Amino acid sequence: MAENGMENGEFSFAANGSTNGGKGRNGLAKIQTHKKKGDEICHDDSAAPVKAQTIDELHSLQRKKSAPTTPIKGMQGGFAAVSEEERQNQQLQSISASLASLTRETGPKVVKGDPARKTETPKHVTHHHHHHHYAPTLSTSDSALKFTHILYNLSPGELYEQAIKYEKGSFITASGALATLSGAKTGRSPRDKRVVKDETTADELWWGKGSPNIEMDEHTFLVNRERAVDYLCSLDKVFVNDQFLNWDPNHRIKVRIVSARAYHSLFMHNMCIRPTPDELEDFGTPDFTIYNAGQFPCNRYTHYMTSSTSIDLNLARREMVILGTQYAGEMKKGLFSVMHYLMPKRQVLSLHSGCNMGKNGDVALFFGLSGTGKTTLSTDHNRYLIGDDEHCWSENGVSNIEGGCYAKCIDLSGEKEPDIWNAIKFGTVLENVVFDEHSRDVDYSDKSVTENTRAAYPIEYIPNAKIPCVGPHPKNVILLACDAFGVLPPVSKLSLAQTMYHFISGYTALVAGTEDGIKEPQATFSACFGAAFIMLHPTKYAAMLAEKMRKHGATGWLVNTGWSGGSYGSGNRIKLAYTRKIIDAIHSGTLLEANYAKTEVFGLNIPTGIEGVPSEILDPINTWSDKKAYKDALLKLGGLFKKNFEVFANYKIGTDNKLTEEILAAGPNF
Ligand SMILES: Nc1ncnc2c1ncn2[C@@H]1O[C@H](COP(=O)(O)OP(=O)(O)O)[C@@H](O)[C@H]1O
Ligand SMILES: C=C(OP(=O)(O)O)C(=O)O
Ligand SMILES: [Ca+2]
Ligand SMILES: [Mn+2]
Repeated sequence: MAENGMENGEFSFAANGSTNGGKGRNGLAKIQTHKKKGDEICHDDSAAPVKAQTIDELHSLQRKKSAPTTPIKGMQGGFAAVSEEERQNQQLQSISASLASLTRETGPKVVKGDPARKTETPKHVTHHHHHHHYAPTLSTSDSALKFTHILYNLSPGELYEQAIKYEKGSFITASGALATLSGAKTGRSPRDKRVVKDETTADELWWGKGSPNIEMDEHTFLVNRERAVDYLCSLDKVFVNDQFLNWDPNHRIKVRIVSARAYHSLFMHNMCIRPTPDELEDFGTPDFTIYNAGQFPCNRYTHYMTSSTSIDLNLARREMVILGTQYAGEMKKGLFSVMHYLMPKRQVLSLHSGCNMGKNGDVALFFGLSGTGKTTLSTDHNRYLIGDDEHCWSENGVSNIEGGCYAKCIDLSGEKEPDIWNAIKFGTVLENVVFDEHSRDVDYSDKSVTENTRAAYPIEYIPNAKIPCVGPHPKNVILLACDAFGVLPPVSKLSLAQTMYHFISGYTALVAGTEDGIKEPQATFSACFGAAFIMLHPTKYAAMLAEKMRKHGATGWLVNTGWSGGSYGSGNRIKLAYTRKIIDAIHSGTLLEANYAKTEVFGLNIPTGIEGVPSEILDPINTWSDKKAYKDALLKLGGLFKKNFEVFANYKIGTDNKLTEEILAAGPNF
């Protein structure tokens, strides 16, 4: 760790992109697109672009003038190779290629700027720089005459104006956030996710029972892609965001998000890493592109479709298509799936976890399914926030994948969660909340639209965010479970084998709303605390985690942020203030030194006392008035764990069978 100097929370990775010979300027090896010989279908921004000579001719009648939305760097030093106009043209060509039909000879032409901003037609631009080396061909199909205005990397202010002018349900709240509605879907639709199964992915990915990867073929993907692109091209404008994922400069990827709503563009502006003007200028071809045509349904008669919603991932093409859902979380978690594929290939572990760092550089990871407390507990006024949801653990330490946070807002209060409360200001997207018509004060207790109300804000809206969002190797690995049975202890210290057992199990009681269709909490097992997003078999991630935890001496903890004093319905959720005290004791190291007792059935080591927490709640049996009911619930949950783990019993984890056997023995015993 010597080269990763760390003073006063100023930890950063050294960028050594130069060691990645041949992997492109951002160090990422291109994903192989298995292009078949003689295949007419080609999508490569670096290939023959749209016929630029005809663009200006075609557009001279309709092109609307607008101020540049991206600060343009002028000629500098002796290196400036392209003029501003040329650079803008190249950018438009790249986007044009993204939006091109794959089956017609020409795609739509794109023009920069808001079509509604009707100003004089700019004077005809003559081509002084004959930098196009291809021969212009005549475009004859109708689609060649189509054009779409591109609203490229707009600022929050511009996106506010777009949303308020054109999208019903967009309002400015009293604190300055942009309130939006996500439409019929207010949570993710994991059953509508499809992944293209081709020769490569058939071998590489996790398929079958328990896997989130429901297959589709390449052709069906292209049918949906065409539908999405045609929809987007039928609009008079689309939003394009060019941004980054992963704060580790060696493993950063470039993403392009094409969407129809200002809401989606602002959401991704907040959630992905925002490029500087210089970085944007050199952006080039994205590594991955999302086509979000969420307002438009998929065709239910298309093969593999089981509803009018479809979220389709094609790793070979480096593309994702979204049809039939406007829930913005699909984009962020869709890209997370992509990272779960790309990163392990480079020996980097991708994690569905929050992450923060103490003043002394001690890093903690917070794993857990939706609603278990990753965002709430990683946002801690006494610690540096590295990120709330998606991270990578590489040889250098941890890095956030994202540039923003996505907090649940239900019952949010300024007293209990001041940092999140204060982050809900100008620039923040507030999804599906209810507010006073006149005062615009948000009622965070109102579930009329959904229980899954959300706020998406840039990470720097949290005052003690750690920028750049990277840190040293974790010291504590905290597994969060929201146990609706009320039988898991508020905190247990785990052995490495127990950590792996609970990591692979990924237990929680799913809190209503985040996944579409879930209304009541129910016990759920989701491998690696994120089965909806992992692409490889869970044991691959588990082996990597075990190896890293062992190598760096991290301690595992299981924290129940769910029920105490009875199951859901009779007990109550453990007070956030108590959970925070528990987490404080983990961070400070005092809990590591505490006295422990072992529980029956799960064999968990529970501390006998923690400062600021009533001792009697530490062993859940004390909080239940009906001891028989407690034992029944405990055995019931233990049984569910056992049943869930059966499928993993046959898998080898790591290089030998030793770890596998230890892990199997670390589960409930009765
Ligand atoms: N004891 C507790 N620990 C953590 N969160 C709690 C607790 N009690 C209630 N909550 C609430 O549960 C929710 C946790 O959600 P969140 O932090 O967004 O989870 P995640 O980021 O893992 O999806 C928040 O609304 C939080 O206020
Ligand atoms: C965005 C999500 O993340 P989380 O609920 O884990 O914060 C989600 O699951 O839709
Ligand atoms: Ca592309
Ligand atoms: Mn979260």
